[in-house]
Amino acid sequence: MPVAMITGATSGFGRAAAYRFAAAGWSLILTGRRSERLEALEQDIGNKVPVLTLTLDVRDAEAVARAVEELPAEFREVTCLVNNAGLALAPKPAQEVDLADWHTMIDTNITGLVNVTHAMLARLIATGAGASIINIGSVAGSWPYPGGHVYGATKAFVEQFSYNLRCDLKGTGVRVTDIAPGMAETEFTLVRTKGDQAASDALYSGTTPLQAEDIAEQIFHVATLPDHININRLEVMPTRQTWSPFTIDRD
Ligand SMILES: NC(=O)C1=CN([C@@H]2O[C@H](COP(=O)(O)OP(=O)(O)OC[C@H]3O[C@@H](n4cnc5c(N)ncnc54)[C@H](OP(=O)(O)O)[C@@H]3O)[C@@H](O)[C@H]2O)C=CC1
Ligand SMILES: O=CCS(=O)(=O)O
Repeated sequence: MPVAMITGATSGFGRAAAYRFAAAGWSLILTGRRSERLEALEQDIGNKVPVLTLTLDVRDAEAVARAVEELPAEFREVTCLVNNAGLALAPKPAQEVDLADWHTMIDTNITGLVNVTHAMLARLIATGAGASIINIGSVAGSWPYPGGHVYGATKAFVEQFSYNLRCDLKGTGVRVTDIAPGMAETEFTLVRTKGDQAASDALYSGTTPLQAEDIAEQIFHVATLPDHININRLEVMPTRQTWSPFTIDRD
């Protein structure tokens, strides 16, 4: 059975993707920082498909490289890498943000994604035709909005890095896709607001956001397309989310 490696599998899209791939019989390498959640996942899915859990902070390049180097034989031939671990912080104007929050987003969404990709490239190229790297970007990478500052910029990086990877991977059979979701109800806003459950609930109330399973289905779809198809970018919004007009500062 093919192997998928999913970063940020302890919550949201990553967790839902783990269940989606498991339902199709894939072996799974599941990573995240919260070991207790990884253990719970292993208990739940591990009796259905082979599961390897790795407590890993994607920002730690050495730990990431070591974990990939030490993958057990049965998990070494990876067919799909889902670079999903990420976060937004500081939903307020740029001029009010703590610099540490910008650094955390850059370190996680850019450096972390690059760390995992670099460590996994040789493994994916060894798998060859049918392998894929699925990077989770965001609509925030293409569409500016107040309070998006560094978060949106990190997701613009994800988009361009995905395209550039495709150029270099030509001829290897390895596909690269940037999946760019819009508003989805996960722990994302709880993290973004540093634990403000009321703010998170308010954002998702009275509308119909995407659910983690909706994006998991897209991830699985992209990963299981025939070998000769590469979706470059897939932007997915809830039907009830669209864009705002330009705003004008007036006297
Ligand atoms: N929800 C949304 O509206 C949207 C989200 N996205 C993107 O989707 C991805 C998943 O987010 P979502 O599922 O919504 O949010 P969640 O907060 O529910 O999940 C985020 C996951 O990322 C992991 N993670 C965060 N930081 C690190 C780190 N340093 N090292 C390893 N793992 C880490 C978390 O695991 P742990 O804390 O255990 O380490 C968790 O499993 C992110 O990249 C996000 O930017 C994109 C568009 C829309
Ligand atoms: O990436 C997350 C979606 S949004 O909050 O930027 O719309």
